[in-house]
Amino acid sequence: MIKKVLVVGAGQMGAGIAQVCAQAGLEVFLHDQKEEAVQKGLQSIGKLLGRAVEKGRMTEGEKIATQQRLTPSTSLQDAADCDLVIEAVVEKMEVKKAVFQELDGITPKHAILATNTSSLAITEIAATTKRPDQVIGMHFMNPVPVMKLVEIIRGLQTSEETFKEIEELAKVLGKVPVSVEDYPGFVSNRILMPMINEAIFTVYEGVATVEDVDTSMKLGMNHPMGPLTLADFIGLDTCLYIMEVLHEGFADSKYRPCPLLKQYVQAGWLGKKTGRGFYQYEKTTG
Ligand SMILES: CC(=O)CC(=O)SCCNC(=O)CCNC(=O)[C@H](O)C(C)(C)COP(=O)(O)OP(=O)(O)OC[C@H]1O[C@@H](n2cnc3c(N)ncnc32)[C@H](O)[C@@H]1OP(=O)(O)O
Ligand SMILES: NC(=O)C1=CN([C@@H]2O[C@H](COP(=O)(O)OP(=O)(O)OC[C@H]3O[C@@H](n4cnc5c(N)ncnc54)[C@H](OP(=O)(O)O)[C@@H]3O)[C@@H](O)[C@H]2O)C=CC1
Repeated sequence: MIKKVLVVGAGQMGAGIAQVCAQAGLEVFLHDQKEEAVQKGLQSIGKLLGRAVEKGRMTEGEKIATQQRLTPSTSLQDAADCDLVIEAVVEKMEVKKAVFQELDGITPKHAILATNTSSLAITEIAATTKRPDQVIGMHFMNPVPVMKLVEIIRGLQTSEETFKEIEELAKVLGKVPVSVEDYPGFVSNRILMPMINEAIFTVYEGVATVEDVDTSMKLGMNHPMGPLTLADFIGLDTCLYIMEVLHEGFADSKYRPCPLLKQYVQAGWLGKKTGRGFYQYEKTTG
C-alpha cells in the first residue's frame, strides 16, 4: 500500500504531481537540489490550493491539511522510508539514470521507482537499478491538477504487481490511466510532438505568423491552445528533447527537430518558464 511518496524535481510537473498526491491523502516529500526550487514549487501549490478554496472546491481546513502533508526536501535520503518515488527531473537520460541509481541505494526494498519521463525508454532506466521489475513510467499531463490522463508505461522488466499498484494509485489520484508499451514518446507525445514541430516548421518557412498558426489550430480544430502556445507552456527544451528521442529512436527523418526549435533552446528561450519562447511572458512561473 502506497502511503509515502517522494517527488524528485520541483519544476512545473513535480509540483503538480506532489499536489495531487497530497490532495489524495498521501504523505509527500517534494525534492529538488536547490531549496529555492522547492520553495517555488510549494508556493505554486499554495496558490492553486488557494484558488480551489475560492472556487468552493476545497475548504480552508482541507487546504491546510493538504499543505501539512507536503514536506520540502533537498536530500534524496528522505526517500529512505518512502513506498514510492516519482521522478520529474529534466528529460535527459543520463540525469535520470544517475537519479535512479542513487534512489536504488536509498529506498526500502519494496519501494516502486516511477518516472514521469515524456519519451525516454523505461527499460533502459530500469536496467540501471537492481530492482528493474519495480521501475515503471507514470506519465502525467501538464497541468497535472487539471489533466485527467496518466500514461502507465511498462518497461520490458516491469512486473504485473508494480503495474497494478501504479494503475490503482492513478485512480486514487482521480486520474484515468491508460496502459502503454515502451516505445519512444509512448502514445501522447508520439502524436502531439510532431504536430508541434510541424507548427514550428510553418513559422520557420514563413508560411504564417506565430499568432496565425495558433489561431488556425484553435479556431479551425478547436484545440484549447494553439500549438506554439502549448510548446511554450510545455517548455521548448522538453519539446526538443522529445523530438530528439523520437528522431533517434525511430531513425526516421520525419521526426527531425525544426532548426528554429533548436535555435530557441540554444538562446535559452525555453517558453513560459524563462519568460520568452514564441511569445513573451512576465517571468513569474517556474
Ligand atoms: C509534454 C508531455 O509529456 C505531455 C503533456 O503534458 S502535453 C500538454 C498537455 N496539456 C494540454 O494539451 C493543455 C492544453 N490546454 C488546456 O487544456 C487549457 O488551455 C488549460 C486547461 C491549460 C487552461 O484552460 P483555459 O480554459 O484556457 O483557462 P482557465 O479558465 O484559466 O483554466 C481552466 C482551469 O484550469 C486551471 N489551470 C489553468 N492553468 C493551470 C496551471 N498551469 N496549473 C494548474 N491549474 C491550471 C484553472 O485554475 C482553471 O480551473 P478553475 O476553472 O477550476 O479555476
Ligand atoms: N513540461 C511538460 O509539459 C511535461 C513534462 N514532462 C516530463 O517531466 C519532467 C520534468 O519536466 P518539467 O517539470 O517540465 O521541467 P522543469 O524544468 O520545470 O523542472 C525540472 C526540475 O528538476 C530539477 N532537477 C534537475 N536535475 C535534478 C536532479 N538531479 N535532482 C533533483 N532535481 C533536479 C530542475 O532544477 P534546475 O532547474 O536547477 O536544473 C527543475 O527544478 C521531464 O522528464 C519532462 O519530460 C512530462 C509531462 C509534461
